[in-house]
Amino acid sequence: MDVIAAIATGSAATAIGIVRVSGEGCFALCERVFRAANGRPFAGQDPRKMVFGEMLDRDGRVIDRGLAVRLPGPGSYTGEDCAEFHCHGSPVVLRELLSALFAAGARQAQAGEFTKRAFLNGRMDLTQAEAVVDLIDAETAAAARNAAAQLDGGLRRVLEPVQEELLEVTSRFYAVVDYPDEDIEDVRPEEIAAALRDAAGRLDHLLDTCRRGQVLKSGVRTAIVGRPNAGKSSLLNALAGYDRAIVTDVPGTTRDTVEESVLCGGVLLRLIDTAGIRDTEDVVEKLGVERSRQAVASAELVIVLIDGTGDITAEDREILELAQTAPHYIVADSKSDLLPPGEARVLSLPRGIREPDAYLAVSSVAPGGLRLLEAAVAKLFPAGDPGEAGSLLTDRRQEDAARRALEAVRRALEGLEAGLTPDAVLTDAEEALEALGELTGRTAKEEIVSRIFSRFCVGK
Ligand SMILES: Nc1nc2c(c(=O)[nH]1)N(C=O)[C@@H](CNc1ccc(C(=O)N[C@@H](CCC(=O)O)C(=O)O)cc1)CN2
Ligand SMILES: Nc1nc2c(ncn2[C@@H]2O[C@H](COP(=O)(O)OP(=O)(O)OP(=O)(O)O)[C@@H](O)[C@H]2O)c(=O)[nH]1
Ligand SMILES: [Mg+2]
Repeated sequence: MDVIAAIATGSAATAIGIVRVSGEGCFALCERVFRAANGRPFAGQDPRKMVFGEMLDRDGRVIDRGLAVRLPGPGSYTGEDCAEFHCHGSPVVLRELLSALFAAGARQAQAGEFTKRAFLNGRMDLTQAEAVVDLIDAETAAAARNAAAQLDGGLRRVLEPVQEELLEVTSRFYAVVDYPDEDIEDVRPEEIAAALRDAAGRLDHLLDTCRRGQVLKSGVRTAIVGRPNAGKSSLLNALAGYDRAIVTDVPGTTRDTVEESVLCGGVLLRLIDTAGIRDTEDVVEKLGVERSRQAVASAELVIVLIDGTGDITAEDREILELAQTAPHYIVADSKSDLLPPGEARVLSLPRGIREPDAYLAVSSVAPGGLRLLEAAVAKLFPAGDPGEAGSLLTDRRQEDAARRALEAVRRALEGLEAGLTPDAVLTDAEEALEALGELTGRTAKEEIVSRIFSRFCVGK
């Protein structure tokens, strides 16, 4: 493939910046932009060993002194011949070096193209390539750990046995259907059914991880709602650890929604602080209240704050009615530091309203005032077994493909049990393989064919 080049590091001035190159013949290009201090040509540098030298611009003038490394394929990231230049991290220097590489015959790499080549060259499957993006975008240490384990093949290792079983099933059926005259061992329905059942079980187990995977990667969309002055913005600030939103003792301070991602009980919450909900004639506040309602409609978790220093009012009850429409809701009495300890309020819910997932007290100012909330959130979105890292489904595309695979396996199984002909069962098993292929990028067709022929006698 042609030679691609790109700045691999950020766009701001940094201590060190890296330009990377990949593709057949890239060492000859590097020769034109780098003069090693050891006097050896680039192609003659030791593999994977940093060498000091001068970086040259397109007119051969020195623009930096730094380190370069030659990374011969196939044992490189992309599987091709690669090289890296570690310069001083000035955006100008990096761009000059890049354009020198373009002048020497490289072209700008597209987004993700290095990793795409790694995939195309069989260095990783699609689940691993996606893990690279997840790792770079990870917002929490737990999400990074999961992505790192997926990059190490965690998800691939879960899917491989399922693919193996389905390949075995389909190739057997094919052999029998397409080559009836060959002396091939017959399809044994009980064996096939056992394999399909096992595949279904594994996929089922995998699909159980979707919710945890999505919480881990994308977090939980959470709206904080309540009457004006209940302490919503204070709670957002306390969870964020800095003064994100304006707090005053004037009811109606927050007019628009304010968003911030926070860690609460080890769970990434995408918090939306909202305008206090009340009947108002103020035009701006009215619009804000409308947005609060929208935030509830789009939230997975709603935290209803009730001012702990006052009684529960009719307005609070209306807000509870709204909140219970969300998949999860927690009710919290605020400002618990202002109350005498020990006297827990009993929440009397309006008729017909679902029990909240938790009812507790919070203080946004007292040390440890959020402990109960953190515990409730952690319980609502359990982290799962640490050994599970890397083998969770973390996005909708993956989930959708795994679900289609499972449905097809189930259909195959039903067909088999109903005594359908092999070719009917085959269609479903192949569909399952295809769906798994979308997940891993492994195309089944060729593998099926080679397996069919491996059943033939040697010399045939
Ligand atoms: N400077 C630099 N840092 C980087 C990368 C890079 O390309 N350059 N990476 C990329 O974005 C990531 C690391 N990924 C890599 C994965 C495999 C190989 C590699 O050469 N693998 C060989 C040899 C492994 C070994 O010695 O055991 C192989 O698997 O055959 C290199 C980088 C993160 N850090
Ligand atoms: N002592 C104490 N005061 C609090 C606590 N939480 C909020 N307050 C006070 O209550 C008042 C209102 O707090 P905000 O966080 O602005 O309330 P809000 O719900 O965002 O109000 P609106 O934006 O007007 O809807 C402020 O004076 C806060 O300092 C708390 O946990 N303890
Ligand atoms: Mg507010």
